[in-house]
Amino acid sequence: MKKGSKISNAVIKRLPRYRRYLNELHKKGVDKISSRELSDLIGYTASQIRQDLNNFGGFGQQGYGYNVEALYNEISSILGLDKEYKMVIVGAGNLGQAIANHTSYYKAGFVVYSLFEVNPKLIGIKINDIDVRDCEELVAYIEENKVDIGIICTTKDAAQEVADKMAFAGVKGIWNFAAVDLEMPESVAVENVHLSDGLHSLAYHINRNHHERVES
Ligand SMILES: NC(=O)c1ccc[n+]([C@@H]2O[C@H](COP(=O)([O-])OP(=O)(O)OC[C@H]3O[C@@H](n4cnc5c(N)ncnc54)[C@H](O)[C@@H]3O)[C@@H](O)[C@H]2O)c1
Repeated sequence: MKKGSKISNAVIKRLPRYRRYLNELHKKGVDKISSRELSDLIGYTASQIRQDLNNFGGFGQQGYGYNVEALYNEISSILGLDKEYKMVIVGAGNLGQAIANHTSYYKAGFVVYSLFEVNPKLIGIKINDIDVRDCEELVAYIEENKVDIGIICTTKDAAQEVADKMAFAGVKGIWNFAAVDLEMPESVAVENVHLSDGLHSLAYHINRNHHERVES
């Protein structure tokens, strides 16, 4: 990628999908692929793919296509997936525990160092061998361990206060699962997750197919 150039957020959002498909192709021993072949696999148009991947320069060649491994490595590096990230989870209820138990993040370099709670019944237990600590210790723990990412799995009403503590202590990013719009300084990146968004667009597609069948 050219130094200093900024990639749009819409392109960034598509990069993990490109990376996933390129990884599968690499595992199957595929060395090169054209934008048309990628389009058949991924579902974006060939011109969209060419436009997106032009951001990274040098990987697509006329009549050759894309070098699968080089493009995979470049996208990984742009996404910052060639490093390790220290994470903490605040809120060790259903969701916090599910995330702590989900081991594939670890393989990808996202390591959960600790969970934090206010519920005395949960403080002191281990989830997937990771300690659940008292939330009172959150700020000191983040500072001491130079934690990069805070994951918010608390109830909605506690989320902003927890996010403020995380930001004060120096996290670079927050992965927020609570249904609240966090107010954060620009120095802290926030990614909100709403699982129901996927379900709602699924409902749309089910109904659209149904309407199309009825009309035809
Ligand atoms: N984004 C999504 O797609 C999605 C999906 C499911 C749940 N959620 C949300 O995620 C959150 C967690 O869901 P859940 O099912 O795990 O709930 P849960 O009630 O099982 O767990 C929440 C935990 O947060 C703890 N907590 C509350 N305030 C705290 C604080 N200040 N510091 C530390 N811990 C605190 C509680 O003691 C509890 O253990 C909720 O806000 C829920 O609405 C989001």
